[in-house]
Amino acid sequence: MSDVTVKQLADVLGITAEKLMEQLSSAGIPAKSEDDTISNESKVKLLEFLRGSHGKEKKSLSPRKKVVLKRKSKEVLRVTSGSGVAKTKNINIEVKKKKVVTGPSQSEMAEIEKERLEAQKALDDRKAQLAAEEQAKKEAEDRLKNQQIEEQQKAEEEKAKADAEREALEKEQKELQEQDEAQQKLAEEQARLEKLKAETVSKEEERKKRHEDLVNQQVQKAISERANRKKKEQAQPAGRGRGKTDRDAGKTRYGRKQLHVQPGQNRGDRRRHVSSGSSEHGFQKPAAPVVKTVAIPENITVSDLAKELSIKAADVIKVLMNMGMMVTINQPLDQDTAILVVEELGHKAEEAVVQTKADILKEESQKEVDEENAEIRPPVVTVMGHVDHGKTSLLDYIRETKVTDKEAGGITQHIGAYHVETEKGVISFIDTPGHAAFTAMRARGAQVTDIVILVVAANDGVMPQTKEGIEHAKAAGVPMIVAVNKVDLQEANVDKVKQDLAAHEVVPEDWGGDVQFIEVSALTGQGIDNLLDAISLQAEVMELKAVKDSSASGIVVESSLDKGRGPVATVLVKNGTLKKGDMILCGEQFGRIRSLIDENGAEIESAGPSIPAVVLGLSGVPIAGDEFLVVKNKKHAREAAQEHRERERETRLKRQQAAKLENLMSQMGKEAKLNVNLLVKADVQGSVEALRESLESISNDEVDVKVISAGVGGITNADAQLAAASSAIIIGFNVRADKAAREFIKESDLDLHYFSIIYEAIDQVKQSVTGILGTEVREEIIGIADVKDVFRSSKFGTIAGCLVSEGVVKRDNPIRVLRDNVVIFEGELESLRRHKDDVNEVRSGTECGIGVKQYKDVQPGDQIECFERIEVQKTLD
Ligand SMILES: Nc1nc2c(ncn2[C@@H]2O[C@H](COP(=O)(O)OP(=O)(O)OP(=O)(O)O)[C@@H](O)[C@H]2O)c(=O)[nH]1
Repeated sequence: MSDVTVKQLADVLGITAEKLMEQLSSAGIPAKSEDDTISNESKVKLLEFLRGSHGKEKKSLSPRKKVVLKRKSKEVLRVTSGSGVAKTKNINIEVKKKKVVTGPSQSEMAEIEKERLEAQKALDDRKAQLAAEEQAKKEAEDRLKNQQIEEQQKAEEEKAKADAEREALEKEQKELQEQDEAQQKLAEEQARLEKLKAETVSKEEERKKRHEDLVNQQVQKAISERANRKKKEQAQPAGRGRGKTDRDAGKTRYGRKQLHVQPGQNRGDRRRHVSSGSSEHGFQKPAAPVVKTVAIPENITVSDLAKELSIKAADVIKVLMNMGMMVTINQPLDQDTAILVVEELGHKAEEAVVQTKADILKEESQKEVDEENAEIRPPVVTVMGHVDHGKTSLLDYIRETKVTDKEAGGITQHIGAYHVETEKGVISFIDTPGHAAFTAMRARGAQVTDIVILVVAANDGVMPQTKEGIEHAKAAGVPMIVAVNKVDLQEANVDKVKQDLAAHEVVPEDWGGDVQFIEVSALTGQGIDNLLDAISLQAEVMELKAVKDSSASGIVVESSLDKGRGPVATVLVKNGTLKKGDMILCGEQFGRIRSLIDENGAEIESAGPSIPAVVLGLSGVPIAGDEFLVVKNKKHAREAAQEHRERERETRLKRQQAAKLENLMSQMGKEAKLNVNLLVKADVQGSVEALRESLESISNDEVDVKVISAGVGGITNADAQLAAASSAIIIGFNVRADKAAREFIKESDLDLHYFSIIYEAIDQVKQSVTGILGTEVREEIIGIADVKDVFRSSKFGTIAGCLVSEGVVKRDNPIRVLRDNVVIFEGELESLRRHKDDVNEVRSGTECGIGVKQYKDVQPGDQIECFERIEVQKTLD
């Protein structure tokens, strides 16, 4: 066994090092510190001592096993002899020393060995323990290290995140700054435009005044000329026949006055002197080209169009050729092309209102209606509001408690509408709450609702769909009544609802507004009667009337295909009385009413104005929002239904196209003022307001830009539906359309634009609107030639010998012939010559010969004005 330190031995023995040192010193083994080494002998000695001290039999360790140690030493002893002669002798002495050492006995040795082995084992265990501790320590260190690394990484990531956030914030601030700058730029631009506008207005006024002065001068001149002429006529000898006098005065044999031609100078009188030198002529008014207004049907042939315009078909063909179209005289032109041709020829075109077969039938049935007999009819009410605010509960409560005529045990049916009878009169409710049904009908041009009930939960206040409801009602121009619902709840806060709604321009009557706010609970029924009273009151104010005793017309509210009953349609009668057995035309469908059913499932014989009823017997399922009409003749109904089917498809496409920003251009000219509806959604309220203000300020005399709805958040399906119903363009500012909205937009082919910079959004709308304004043609006089003499030649016809007094006269430009500053002819040049050469232009101060196309009556003293037509883009200022 190797030597161990005091500490190690103490650990093996399981005692403290101090205790062991005490024992060692008691055993006489020197040990000063824990690190002193203890030899094997010392351990044995300690063992013996301990045994002794613990009263065990002292086993002597010596002599136990005798070990004899012998050491031999040799010495030489020198001895001197005594006989006269010295004689020395060396004697070798060998000294043998013997030492006996005793060792432990066999058993003791075995015991010692055993103890040694135990100690060794304990030591090994201790070593293993130490190694394990060391390993654990190492692992702990590793863990700590990893933890530190992780923390460091985390800190770095957080730093990177913070950096990114800071950058994003900076970017946002920069964008905001840019927006501010853009707004400022816009404001400056608007101020500049305002200034320009003011200047233009004053210039225009000045121009008008000048023009008026000129006209006055001309009128004065004409008056004095007429007076002179009269004087002359009176001075002429009497005796001439009246007819002769008329002829001389330039009248035709039919008594009409020949335009712009002086007596004796019409073509028939060519024999007479050509250059009388007199400036007198027979017109009193400027002869401007006659502008006709022509109604263009969907299709028109070239020859018919020419007839409408009273011109030759060849002239129409020529215009079309200039437009790049080669057509024949009998070729039909579509409406748009025909309108272009008409405008190109300087006339005005209108789309002819096409009467459909259904229109004719409607007109016929309306002829029978005597408006004088109109009676008060019940109001039709639609309920709108945010999700879970209690629309369905309200409708259910009213239906379950108020629907009368319920047969015993009868079950009210959901047929899309129902009516209730109150003390103040009947009210009809559209039983499909929400915006979808409302907008679907509006999109089809059917306005069935008279009053909108806006349900707002008193514990929740104004929510996104509440705002939508307001917008829908406003866009449709339908009055609203606010039902503040859930007032039974403790947390109900009616004032907050009022405040919120007032902020959206829905101001309660008790706050000086015009909207009735009724507190209700669809759960307990509290206030429901008040609500019904409010509806009746509103209806009374609106004076809703209809003629009861006439054939019925109305709207389809809901429709479906029933396995057993076939097509089922819930209709709401608007006018007249619908009867069982009536033949009705309903959009693309028609049929005789086989059965008429009310909301209680009971068969009825008839339904009057504002009363809903289920109709069975139609040829197919009509669309909600379709108008229905009672017709007398089945054949007519079938034909009208067929025509409707074809037209419906076209109309749908047209309406979708019309709402596109790029297509707005084509709407121009068809309406007195173009309406551009926009639906704006943005990421923050600030942008919403900025966009709304800036976009609406684009409006001018010709274009009305209206933001029909604006709000914060993504573009929803409801937004898209509202846009479709109002033909609005959707503007998304830093927001996107959700999936349902995207699908609807795609399906309905709506116009959607995304922007992230306000200025760009404004700019694009502005550009489109400016584009819509189109161009205007301005005329510029480029030269004036004074007619000095007139020659007639068989080869060249009538040639005016002229001196160009101003500018330049060009061969290919249009001209006007002026006599005493009055236009007497507008046309083209036939020829322009200098001496004997044909030339393209003649400048001021130069003489030339001018032949005017199709006009032979040019006279000396006339002026030939050469002008240019320039197309100028109209701008918003
Ligand atoms: N306390 C209380 N709860 C009501 C009242 N009206 C409706 N509720 C509850 O409000 C929840 C929503 O009501 P609905 O009628 O389904 O609301 P909604 O507006 O039709 O909801 P959607 O159909 O999802 O648009 C239901 O749990 C009703 O029981 C009311 O006046 N008072």
